[in-house]
Amino acid sequence: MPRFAANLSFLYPEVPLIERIGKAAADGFGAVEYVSPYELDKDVIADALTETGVVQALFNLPPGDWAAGERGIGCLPDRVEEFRRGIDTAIDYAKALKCPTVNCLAGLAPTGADAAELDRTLADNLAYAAPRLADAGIALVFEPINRRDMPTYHVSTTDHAERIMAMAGVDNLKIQYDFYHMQISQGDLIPTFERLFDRIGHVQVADNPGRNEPGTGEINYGFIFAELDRLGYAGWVGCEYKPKTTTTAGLGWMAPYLRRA
Ligand SMILES: O=C(O)C(O)C(=O)CO
Ligand SMILES: [Mg+2]
Repeated sequence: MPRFAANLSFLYPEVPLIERIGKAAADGFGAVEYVSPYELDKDVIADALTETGVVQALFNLPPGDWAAGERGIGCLPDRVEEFRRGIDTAIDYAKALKCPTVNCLAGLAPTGADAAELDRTLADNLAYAAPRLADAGIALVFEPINRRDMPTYHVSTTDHAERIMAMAGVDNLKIQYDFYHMQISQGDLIPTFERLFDRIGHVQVADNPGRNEPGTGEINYGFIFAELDRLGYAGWVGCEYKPKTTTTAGLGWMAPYLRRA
């Protein structure tokens, strides 16, 4: 049975991030995830998790200046020192929040950048991060993101992610498989998921077009959730979608899974 985590960077946008944790718990989510916890005091988040009884499933490594449009710094050659400092920060937060997995955003390719140098930087950064996170008991994933939403995002396909993993050559490095991005970037959702099953460390969902709730678009999530069960996916399924109306009103798609849980 899929276990759903509320992605609080997308869900419950009407209240501040810290209050979204209680809303997710009230709606039946067992876990939460979000882009970045670093703007909040980690002890305040930890208290909210304890009070509401949900667990932290995932957050990203420090992603650079999000408000200024940055979407990660993993591939940026002039940001390696910052990336490495960010690993310590992420470990600090992950320990406080008992978060089992962190996601590395590769970032947007600068105009005119040498793609091979960006690959090398990303692979080196992941090779630096993976063992340090492993020592702290934290799994590392990185996520291909479609280039319709983020036109210059450096890694947009699983083929590219596999090449980066081969270059990094480390354990404790897996792919975050976001079905929405994968539908736009390459399709063939379940055959690819099945082929890469042992190399996938986290899953996220939204429908296409629109990036709204499962069931609002072309992706057959009933089939996908059944396949996750058949294949034995035991991790969290991050609900990273834009609610069509309100989050709570749009949760009908999840009801059958809650009832049978
Ligand atoms: O799919 C996404 O957008 C993400 O999972 C994310 O963390 C950053 O944009
Ligand atoms: Mg995602």
